[in-house]
Amino acid sequence: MVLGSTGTHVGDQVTAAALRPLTRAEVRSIDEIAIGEYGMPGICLMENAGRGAAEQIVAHTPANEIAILCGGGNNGGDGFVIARHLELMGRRPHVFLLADPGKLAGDALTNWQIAMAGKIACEVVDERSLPSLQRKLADAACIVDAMLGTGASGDPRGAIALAIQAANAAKAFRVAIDLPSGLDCDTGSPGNPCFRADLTCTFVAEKIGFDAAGAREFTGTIRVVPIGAPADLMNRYAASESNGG
Ligand SMILES: NC(=O)C1=CN([C@@H]2O[C@H](COP(=O)(O)OP(=O)(O)OC[C@H]3O[C@@H](n4cnc5c(N)ncnc54)[C@H](O)[C@@H]3O)[C@@H](O)[C@H]2O)[C@@H](O)CC1
Ligand SMILES: [K+]
Repeated sequence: MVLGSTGTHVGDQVTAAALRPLTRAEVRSIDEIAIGEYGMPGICLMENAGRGAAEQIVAHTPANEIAILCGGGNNGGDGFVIARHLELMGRRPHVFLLADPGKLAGDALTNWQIAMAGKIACEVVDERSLPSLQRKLADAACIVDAMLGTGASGDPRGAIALAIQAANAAKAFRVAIDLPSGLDCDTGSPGNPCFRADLTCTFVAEKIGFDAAGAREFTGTIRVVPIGAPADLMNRYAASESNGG
């Protein structure tokens, strides 16, 4: 049964297009079930997520130079995949890692290592290089927020908070990956600070908080990007009511 469709979906997964907005817990459990029950390697999900988001970025902006702000979790891992695909699509991505590369793990670490081996322009931002990042973002044509996704808690902290402020002050076309960093995806409440996107490429389904009053000021246009989870799994959610998070 189709419970909700905004007409903003992409991809050829019929059931993904029919999915109602999901809570943070639901969308995270789809990732976990795809990996645990269906045997999909998490890195396949990340590859689909990153490539789909790169396709959306290219469809929405002609910008050539694209700054990709990456955090230390899997949202950052998506950012490394996006950079690789943007380069293949003829754009010039530049990754700024706002975390200690020594603390990357799992699929994010693998994709960071692939980016390094592939000589994608990447730099690690620390306190000393933050002013230089702020200057570079002021000149960027497109800024991608792959800092915080569904694993974030509380207001953005440290270098990520400063990068969000610098990105919001820039004239660039801004793209959020999965959700704008700082936005609570269940309530739609913006944290302090909160990335202000022109486009949000969100994975699997819209997040329930995107419908809250004022949330669209931070998400901008929303595009749902499938991550390749089996239709059988998606159907279980399409036919169920929200579990309330
Ligand atoms: N296999 C999967 O589970 C998939 C996950 N995907 C991506 O992974 C994301 C979730 O990844 P994670 O669970 O690793 O979590 P996130 O990457 O959303 O956040 C965790 C990272 O942020 C830091 N952090 C948390 N709260 C913070 C705050 N308030 N200020 C500053 N830093 C903070 C943590 O120390 C950690 O480094 C999704 O939103 C999606 O983008 C996609 O790649 C699709 C597949
Ligand atoms: K994000």
